[in-house]
Formats: sequence, C-alpha cells, structure tokens
Amino acid sequence: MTIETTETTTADAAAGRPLLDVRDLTVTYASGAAAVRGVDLSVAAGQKLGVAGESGCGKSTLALALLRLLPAGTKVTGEVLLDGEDVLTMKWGRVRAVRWAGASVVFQGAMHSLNAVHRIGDQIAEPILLHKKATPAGAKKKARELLEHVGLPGARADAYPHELSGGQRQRVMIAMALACDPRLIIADEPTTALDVMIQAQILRLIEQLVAEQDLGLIMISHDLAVLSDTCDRLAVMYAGRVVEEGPAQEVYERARHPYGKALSAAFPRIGDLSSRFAPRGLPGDPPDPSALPSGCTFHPRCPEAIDACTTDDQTLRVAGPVHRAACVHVGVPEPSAPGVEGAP
Ligand SMILES: Nc1ncnc2c1ncn2[C@@H]1O[C@H](COP(=O)(O)OP(=O)(O)OP(=O)(O)O)[C@@H](O)[C@H]1O
Repeated sequence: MTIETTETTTADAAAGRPLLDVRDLTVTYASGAAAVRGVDLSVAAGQKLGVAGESGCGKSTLALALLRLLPAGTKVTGEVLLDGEDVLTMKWGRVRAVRWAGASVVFQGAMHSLNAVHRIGDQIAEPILLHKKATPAGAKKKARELLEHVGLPGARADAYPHELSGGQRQRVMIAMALACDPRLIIADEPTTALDVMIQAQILRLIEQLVAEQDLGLIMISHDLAVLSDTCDRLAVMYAGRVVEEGPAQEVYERARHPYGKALSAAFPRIGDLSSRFAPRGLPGDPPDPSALPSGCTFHPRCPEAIDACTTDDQTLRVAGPVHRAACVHVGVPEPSAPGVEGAP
C-alpha cells in the first residue's frame, strides 16, 4: 500500500514518479529487533508527510534507514527510491552525496547535534565546502545567507551553540539541513524540546521553506496534533508497521484504526478547550520488537479486539477514498493486496 502523492515536480511528473518512494522497507537490528516491517510510503515534491507513533514504534529507525545511517550489522531490505535511485543499493560515495544534496535530516535536540566547540557558521559551511565545491569565502557567505533565511541575523554565524537559545539552535539545524539544496527534508521530532510558542514558529518556518523551495518533507513526531496541523498526509506507525494512513486532518479527527484513535485521543485538539484538559492515555506499552504478538500486534492493548485479531495479517484496508487502516473492523482489504481475497 502506497501513500498517494498529490503533487509532483515537472521532472518527476515526466518520469511519473514521486520524489521518495519507499517499498516494503524492513529493518532488523543485530539484536533481532524487527523495528520496521514492510513499510511502503511515498512523498512528492511540495508534499508534507507526517509519521506518527509513540516511543519505540520505529519512527527514528525508519528515518535513519532512508539515508543508511543505521549501525553496522543492521539488516535492511526493500527499496528506498530517491528520485528513482535506490539508496539501499547505491555505492557509499553516492550515498554520501545524496545525504546532503538529495535528502537531509533535522534531528531532535540541536544541542546534541551541533558541535559545541565550533562556530555555527563554520558548521553550516562544512557540508557546502564538501559537497558544493565552494571556496571557503563562498561557503561562509552562503552560511550567513542561510541563517538569515531561517530568521537569524547573519552575524550569528560567529556564535557558538551555547550562545543561542533552543529555538535559535533548531533554526541553525534547519539552515544546515538546507545547506546543499536538498529536495527532501526528514525532520525527526524537530520541535520536541521547545516550548509551545517557539515550536509553532519552527513549524511555520519549516512549512514556509517547504512551500518556497518545493521540498518534500517527512516529519516524525509522537504528537498527532502537531503533525495534523503541519502535514498534508499522516502515516501512523505501530510496532514497526504503518497501521493507518490518509489525509492528515481526516486521520487525526476520524482515525479508523483503534491505535490511530487512541493516539489521536491522547493529544488535545488545537483550539479545542473541551478536549484540551481531558487527553486520554493508552494503557500498556508497545511490544518488544524481538518478540511481537501474533496477528495484529496491537491486539493485546486494543479495546476492540476480537478473536480474528490474533491471526490478522495487518493488511491495510480501505477506510475512505484515500484513507487506509490495518484493522479487521475496517472496510475491505485492498484488492491488490496479496492473500486477501474473501477476507472480511
Ligand atoms: N541500535 C539499536 N539496536 C537495537 N535495537 C534498537 C536500536 N535502536 C532502536 N532499537 C529498537 O527499535 C525499536 C524502534 O526504535 P525507534 O527509536 O526507531 O523508535 P521511535 O518510534 O523513533 O521511538 P522514539 O520516539 O523514542 O525515538 C525500539 O524497540 C528500540 O528499542
């Protein structure tokens, strides 16, 4: 099951392909933890895909797998087609080029990602020197321009990370991610450590940059409310699988998978004071990815579980025109899905 794209660049449209096309991605750590299992998704230029799920459901592993940033010994199968090229099989030299110029990552916690002993201008200039073959003066100039582009004075290039606030550091991370003009940005919990006001500013900045530069965006968060406010589409992950996907507002407001419903109820509605004070938690924890339950991996925690859930294959089923959910209670299986004929 692929998350449909709505927009493509001229080149992509001509080639009939999205910017990023992930097919059947499976990641198993050396420990045996099956952290990502059979994930399909796609992102077009100008499209913002949110990936939601509680801690441990495989979101960061998915992000790291897209750019082959996982530890040695991790088994990764499937395809990660970036502009039609499979990142998983390309040579390392090409992977290094793709990491900044094709797609770049904004990680959570900028203080840990920035080098404390180097000026931020030099840190932004580094990938430009490396990948753009710029002169040191040219790279420095571009670093200042990038800082201004993300709303910081160019003169802050001379500052060290500890001289900036958390929000300013996150802006630096975004400037750095943009340094080599990537086409796709992967933002892993980009606002988690920030207060609500600064979080909103950073989200608006990301939205503005995506629109201006026609970038593709994958934004990862546990917070469905934030994702639904920022993204066009949402994919909800549980125990390494996408269990629900569709238009962002629809998934947030009318989730069909019991896990999607629980995640949605766990966060207050933006602008809705009635639910603001009554978010509902979900009892229990996600399963250990080394010892997953049979059938639907959510069934041990699911308030709607029936006997069939212990053997269900978690096929995504039609929950709306462009909305899918992997639950036996939802609609009919995708006609193209293997082994689903005659399923409920
Ligand atoms: N290097 C690793 N070796 C073995 N298992 C790992 C490794 N990194 C993550 N895992 C396991 O893989 C599963 C998915 O972890 P991951 O960090 O991708 O989840 P997540 O949804 O991003 O969580 P969080 O929001 O807390 O970062 C977890 O069970 C985790 O313990």
